[in-house]
Amino acid sequence: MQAWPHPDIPKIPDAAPQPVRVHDSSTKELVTVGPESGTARLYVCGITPYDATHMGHANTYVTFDLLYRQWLDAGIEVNYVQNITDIDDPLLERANATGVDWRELADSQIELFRGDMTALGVIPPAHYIGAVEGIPLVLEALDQIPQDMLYQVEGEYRDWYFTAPRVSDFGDVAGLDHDAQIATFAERGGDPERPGKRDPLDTLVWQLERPGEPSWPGGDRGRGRPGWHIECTAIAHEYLGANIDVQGGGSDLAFPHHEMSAAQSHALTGEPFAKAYVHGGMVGLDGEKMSKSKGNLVKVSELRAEGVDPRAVRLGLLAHHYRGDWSWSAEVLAAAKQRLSTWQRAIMAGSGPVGADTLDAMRQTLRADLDAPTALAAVDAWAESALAGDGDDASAPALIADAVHALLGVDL
Ligand SMILES: Nc1ncnc2c1ncn2[C@@H]1O[C@H](COS(=O)(=O)NC(=O)[C@@H](N)CS)[C@@H](O)[C@H]1O
Ligand SMILES: [Zn+2]
Repeated sequence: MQAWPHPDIPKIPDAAPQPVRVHDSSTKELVTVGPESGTARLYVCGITPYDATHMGHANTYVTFDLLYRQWLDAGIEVNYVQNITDIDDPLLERANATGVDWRELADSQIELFRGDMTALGVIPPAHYIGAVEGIPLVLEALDQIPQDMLYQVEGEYRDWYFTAPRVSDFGDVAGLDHDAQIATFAERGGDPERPGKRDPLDTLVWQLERPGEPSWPGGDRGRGRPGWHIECTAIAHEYLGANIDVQGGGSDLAFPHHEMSAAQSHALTGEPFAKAYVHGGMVGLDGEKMSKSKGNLVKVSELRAEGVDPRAVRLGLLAHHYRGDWSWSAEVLAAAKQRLSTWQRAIMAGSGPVGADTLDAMRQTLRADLDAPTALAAVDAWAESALAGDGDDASAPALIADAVHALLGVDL
């Protein structure tokens, strides 16, 4: 699947060596992510293509764009892979509910998503892989997983399951206790109650064909379609291998999705799936989680259609620490517009405080768990001084503009 255009990233003076550190959900600690040098391997779960691109989606992809940019600034290349869940129950349900062909719904939403990611200055993945195009990878992965960890349930539809709880480090990603695992699994697309399962937490990997639903040849597994978690396991395995640097997503993916994907990957390769699991907080609207089911979505494309500068949208997102839960609001947008115009005026000033000091401050904070709000405050301080005529570093305005562009993804 085609991704979207790569934004320009200006060259800024080399950084002093400083590790890029983020919070790992599994150890619940700040960890250094990425190799000393060379290429970091990053897998960020993509959208299920409907209701794209709401502010929750945007928050997540801008978060991992920040991580990408800090790695680049540290001289580390990134092999970035993202999937699209372009076949799954929620997509079929929405297509049926709106009387739209599920493929047309997916295609139109993916196109919208590409435009929004481009407008937000998000660096595209090197591999952008749909679940449908990934079906051969899913079938291959199922053939490589130890076959005693797969079984068919009895009954009318003998769907295939994976014995996730049998994997030694199952549970280490999200750290939930058993009751919480069962409850969360049921809440987020799992089927702990299904009769015939050996363990309530075994997870569906291949669903046999249902009347009126799309299906694909499954070899000796029978015609059907892939389960949700196995698509990410198979795509990440194909393009990144095991022991990747970061598996990313919003916090609602930690369990069951990232837990199950990691268990499947561990069974497939015999190695842990990722060195770190990084999760962004949930974005709501006026205190409610922004979600398709609640229908309280603010979409990037709608704001853009109203003439909102996407750079203000991005600054609105960056004003909140990526790990916090927060709500989008008109005030968030107004403050971001104000900040954008202040920064644009400030870099037009003839000079300002020493640019290198602000650049260092930005690097320090962004490499310390992607602390964008503190980085924004450093630029605010520089801008205020520059607009007050303080400081006589004539090269500062251009340096600050380039630093904001390279490290924050905002091209002033
Ligand atoms: N309200 C929200 N706030 C923050 N992130 C969100 C919100 N809603 C969804 N996301 C994140 O946006 C990304 C895409 O979500 S999604 O469209 O539901 N799709 C999926 O979760 C799957 N296709 C992942 S393989 C996920 O990382 C999810 O955690
Ligand atoms: Zn995923």
